[in-house]
Amino acid sequence: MSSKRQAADIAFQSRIYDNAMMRRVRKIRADGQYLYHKPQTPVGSNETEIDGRRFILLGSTNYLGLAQDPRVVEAAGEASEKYGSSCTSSRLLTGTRPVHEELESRLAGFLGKEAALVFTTGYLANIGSIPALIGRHDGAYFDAEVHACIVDGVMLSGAERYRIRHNSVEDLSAKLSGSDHERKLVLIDSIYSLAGDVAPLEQIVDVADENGAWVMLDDAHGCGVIGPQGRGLAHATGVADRIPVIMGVFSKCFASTGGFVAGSAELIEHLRFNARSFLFSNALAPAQAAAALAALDILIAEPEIAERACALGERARLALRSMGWRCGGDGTQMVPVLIGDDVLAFKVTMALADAGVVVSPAVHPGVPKGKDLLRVTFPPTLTEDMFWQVLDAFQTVAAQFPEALSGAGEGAASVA
Ligand SMILES: Cc1ncc(COP(=O)(O)O)c(C=O)c1O
Repeated sequence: MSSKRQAADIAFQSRIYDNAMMRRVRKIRADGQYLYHKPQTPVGSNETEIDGRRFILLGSTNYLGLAQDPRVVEAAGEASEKYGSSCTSSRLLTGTRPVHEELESRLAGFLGKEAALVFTTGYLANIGSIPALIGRHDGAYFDAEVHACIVDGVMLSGAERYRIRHNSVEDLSAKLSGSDHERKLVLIDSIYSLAGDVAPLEQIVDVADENGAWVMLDDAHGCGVIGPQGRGLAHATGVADRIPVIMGVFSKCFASTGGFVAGSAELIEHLRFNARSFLFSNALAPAQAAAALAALDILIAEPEIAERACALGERARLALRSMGWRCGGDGTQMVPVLIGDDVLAFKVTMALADAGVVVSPAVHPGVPKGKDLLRVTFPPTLTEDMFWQVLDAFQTVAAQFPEALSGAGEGAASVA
C-alpha cells in the first residue's frame, strides 16, 4: 500500500473510530446498556420481542397504535400487489402512482390547504423545502430545539441563521424586528419531539405577521392527534389560515413512513420542481403511501382514538408524577420523563427493561445538556392490565433510582 494511502487510512481512522461519539457508543455497549439497536419483533401494537423476551413497548412514536392495525396493514399489502414494492423512480419521472396523488389531495383537504406534496421521509421534506424557500440573502429564525432536519435544511439553504431561545416569543420578536431580510422564515415544531412542550403558536404567528415573516410549522408530533379530528396544532389554535407552510410526517400517527408539506397550490408547485430531496430521491413506496392514507381514513372516522391517546397520556403523567417522576408533554399524547443526566437515563432505561418495559432514552447531544430524558408514549391500544404493569415497573425503578425523581440533584433541578 502506498504511503499516501496509509496516511489516508490514518486520517479516516481518526474520523470514524476515534471520535467523541463513537467512544461514547463503545462505553455504552461495554456497560451492557445497548438494547436499542437490536432487532425487535413487534407483537401486536403494544409489545415487542428482543432476544426472545417479550416487553411492553412504550418507546416508539406509534402514537395511535395504528402501525399494526389490520386495515392499515392490509392497505399496504394491496398497494404492493397493485403497484409493486417500489416505484424505482423519482416522483417527477415515472415514480408517481395514483395513491400518491390521492394521499396529497386528501391531506390538503384534511389541513384546509389548497395542495400538498408527499416526500419519502419527513426528514427529506424539511431539508428539501427549506432551501427551496430561502437562500443566501434571507433570514431563518429557528427555535433552539427544533428537530435536526430543520437545522440541516436551514444550513443547506445558506440563509442567515437566527437561533431563537426555546419557545421565547420575545426573543423571536427582537430578532425579527432587528433584521431587514427580504424573506424571513420562522421555523418551529408544534410539539417538541423529545421534551413534549407545545409552541406558543398564536403568539408566534402574531409576531411573524407584525414583522413580515412567514411561519413554517413542523407538526410531526401534532398532526393526526392534536386538535379537531387530529388536524394538528394549527387547527387546534385557530391559526391554520395564517400559516403558509405546514409540514408533517407519516412516521408517527400515520403508521407509515414519509412526510409532506401543505400550503397554497403555487407553493406546492414550486416545491415539486425546486425541493431537491423531492426531485432527486426515489418516490415514497406505494405500500407506505397506502398505509398513510388508510391511517388518515381511520383517524378521521374515529377521532376517539386520538382523544384516548391524549387522555391516556394525561392519566399516565398524573400517576408517574405522584411517584415523583418529572414528566413533560402536558396537553399532548407524549409523556417524556425528565431525568437530567445521560448515564442515569441509560440506567433507568435498563432497569425499566429488566421490569419488562421498553422506553427510549434521549440523551445529549440529541437533547440539550442536562435535559436527558426518556421518551415514553402510551398508545391507546394499551390494555388496562398493561397500563398497570407499566406503572408497577416505574414504581419499582423509582425505588432503585431515587436520584432520578423530583427534588433530586443539580441536573434534575435544571429540567424541572
Ligand atoms: C419534529 C420532527 N420533524 C421531522 C422528523 C423527521 O421525520 P421522519 O422520521 O419521517 O424522517 C421528525 C422525526 O422524528 C420529527 O420529530
